[in-house]
Amino acid sequence: MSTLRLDRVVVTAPTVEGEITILRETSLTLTEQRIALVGPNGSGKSTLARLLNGLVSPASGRVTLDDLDVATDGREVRRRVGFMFTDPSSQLIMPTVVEDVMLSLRRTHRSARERREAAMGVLATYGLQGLADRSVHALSGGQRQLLALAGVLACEPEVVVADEPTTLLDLANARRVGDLLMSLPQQVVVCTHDLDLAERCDRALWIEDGAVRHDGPAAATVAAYRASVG
Ligand SMILES: Nc1ncnc2c1ncn2[C@@H]1O[C@H](COP(=O)(O)OP(=O)(O)OP(=O)(O)O)[C@@H](O)[C@H]1O
Repeated sequence: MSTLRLDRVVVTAPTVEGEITILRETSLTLTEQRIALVGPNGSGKSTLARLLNGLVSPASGRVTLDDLDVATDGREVRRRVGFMFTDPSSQLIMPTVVEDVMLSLRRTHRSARERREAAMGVLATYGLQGLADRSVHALSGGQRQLLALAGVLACEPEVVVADEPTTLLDLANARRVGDLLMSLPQQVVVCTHDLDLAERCDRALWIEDGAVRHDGPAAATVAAYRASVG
């Protein structure tokens, strides 16, 4: 597994009332295969997740992936760390399903024919081949989320960061996407309000008020978080 490290990272944001701190000074070393970030709305989970591939930059401190610094090696880090957004519409760009996966493969497969073949292979892997020529707008929420994940996985990242990947899905599709994430050979960091999904991880961090409040084996962190909610 890769080593994701936050070294005394602080994140701030400008607001009309002045600068606010959205992640207090945090140091972490993440080496486990499956890591969950749990905590209430607005606690800082997405901010922490976004730091991992440079979608958010720290005001101070350093974020690294193995020997790469996210601030200076952003391009390489983004190649290795795939990011899946809560709302798949924000990452599905092309008109049809297969074209969307082909877009993900533009850097690794030069010819259109190779790209199409590889994209069909990716779709088959995730049981989406029957939808290849369907408009991305005609997919169900679950199909769209799976397609977004397939697009991320097509680039063969070492790490997948998923920000509330099951929030918009019904029970069956949430389970399908959750099962897929938990079966990936990659390292997975997932922000989630789905505590059953969090419990399936190796480690969980409970984030509250811009800080890590509890960090440990997923079962222990989730139990502590559940107890706090009552
Ligand atoms: N660019 C920004 N400018 C101002 N405030 C921000 C910015 N980004 C995040 N915040 C604030 O920082 C806090 C943490 O946001 P973040 O999205 O990380 O929380 P979260 O734990 O992922 O929440 P949720 O569970 O609702 O998705 C929130 O109060 C949010 O409003």
